[in-house]
Amino acid sequence: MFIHWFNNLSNRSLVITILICISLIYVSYTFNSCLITSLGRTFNRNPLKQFFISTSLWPQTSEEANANATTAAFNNSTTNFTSSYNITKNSVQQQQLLRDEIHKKLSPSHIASNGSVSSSSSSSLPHILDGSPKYRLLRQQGSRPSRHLPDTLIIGVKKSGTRALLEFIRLHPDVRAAGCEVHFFDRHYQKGLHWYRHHMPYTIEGQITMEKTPSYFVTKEVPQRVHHMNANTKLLVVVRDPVTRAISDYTQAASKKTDMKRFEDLAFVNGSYAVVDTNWGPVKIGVYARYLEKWLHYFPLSQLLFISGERLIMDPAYEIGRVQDFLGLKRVVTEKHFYFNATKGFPCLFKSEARSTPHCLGKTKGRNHPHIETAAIERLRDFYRPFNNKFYEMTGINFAWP
Ligand SMILES: Nc1ncnc2c1ncn2[C@@H]1O[C@H](COP(=O)(O)OS(=O)(=O)O)[C@@H](OP(=O)(O)O)[C@H]1O
Repeated sequence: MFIHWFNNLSNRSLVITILICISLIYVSYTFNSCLITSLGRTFNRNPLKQFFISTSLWPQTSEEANANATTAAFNNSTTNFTSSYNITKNSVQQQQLLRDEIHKKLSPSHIASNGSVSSSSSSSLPHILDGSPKYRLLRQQGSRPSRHLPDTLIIGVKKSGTRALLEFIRLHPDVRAAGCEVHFFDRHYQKGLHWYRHHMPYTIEGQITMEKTPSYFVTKEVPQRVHHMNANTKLLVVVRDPVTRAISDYTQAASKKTDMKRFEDLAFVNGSYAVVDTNWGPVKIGVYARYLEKWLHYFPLSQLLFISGERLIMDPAYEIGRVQDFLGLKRVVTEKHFYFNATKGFPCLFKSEARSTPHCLGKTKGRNHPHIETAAIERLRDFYRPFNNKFYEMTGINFAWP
């Protein structure tokens, strides 16, 4: 009797374990690198949470309360706006109007001159931009938002300002981007384009789909794969002085590992500054000309736009202006969207898709770098100089790195 019960129990445990494993495999296949973000979003859209919120049983932060109130207001205004709209007009016009409406929500005109955001502009933008409410009426009229493979990729370069570029350009109402790095062309290529498309955001006609994965620039198979997906893909490349970039790369790695060797010990062979270790990732990635050659086998230079990482910090509006021109977009994102945060030492946003209050990029962007010996820096500068010159020649841009 006991043995029978025990066998049943262990069979049940086995079945449960198998079920958990299958679920985990499914979840990791579906979400992979976007797992955390997706789970967060799923939780936020959880009907149970919505139920608790609507019945005031869920403890809301004041920000959430504000956001929900404004979402409701926005949904109402969208309803009014759309219902008063002549539905016999074609759907392209309707979509343009909807985009204009979203743009109004994101435009900094709601920002007071002291930089504070008026309560009427406080909105749950991710909810508006991602969820079904925004699209409900369009859908009723037979115009369905759908996921598309990206038209534009931010392919790199790692630690050059790729996150800043993505967050800045996605302020544009005609740009929709995957929130996290999808790594399709380097890590998940075998999963196929259907899998990739599933990781893209919903768009309506006229919106650009964008994705950023900085490792694409240096992964040798990627240019051909992107070309195979779509030979017209537009490519954005943020570049930064390769020496500072290497230090930034090292700083990130050191922040995850307690017993990391000094930068100087890793960047050179045999402890002297005579020979640069070109096999060390942070050094190798900075030889931009070498990687660019591979991309130019598949794409004409006119399909690539190079953005200066340094200028993106000093004058973000200028660089974003260039990006909007390159993508054929109206210049909607301007200096009015940015303010300089002296404590952080970087440009920050008055509001964005994710947050309606002034904010900077996260703590992992704009870290303090460790002190590196001047002789090591000088040696690296000498090492990179010919490669930088080649890169200037290839791109037709002098980035003036020291
Ligand atoms: N506005 C703003 N705020 C904060 N940080 C900014 C900004 N603009 C550019 N940067 C620079 O971006 C560097 C990180 O680059 P990436 O976003 O490409 O890094 S990553 O490859 O995605 O990990 C990051 O590098 P570190 O300073 O070394 O942290 C910044 O110098």
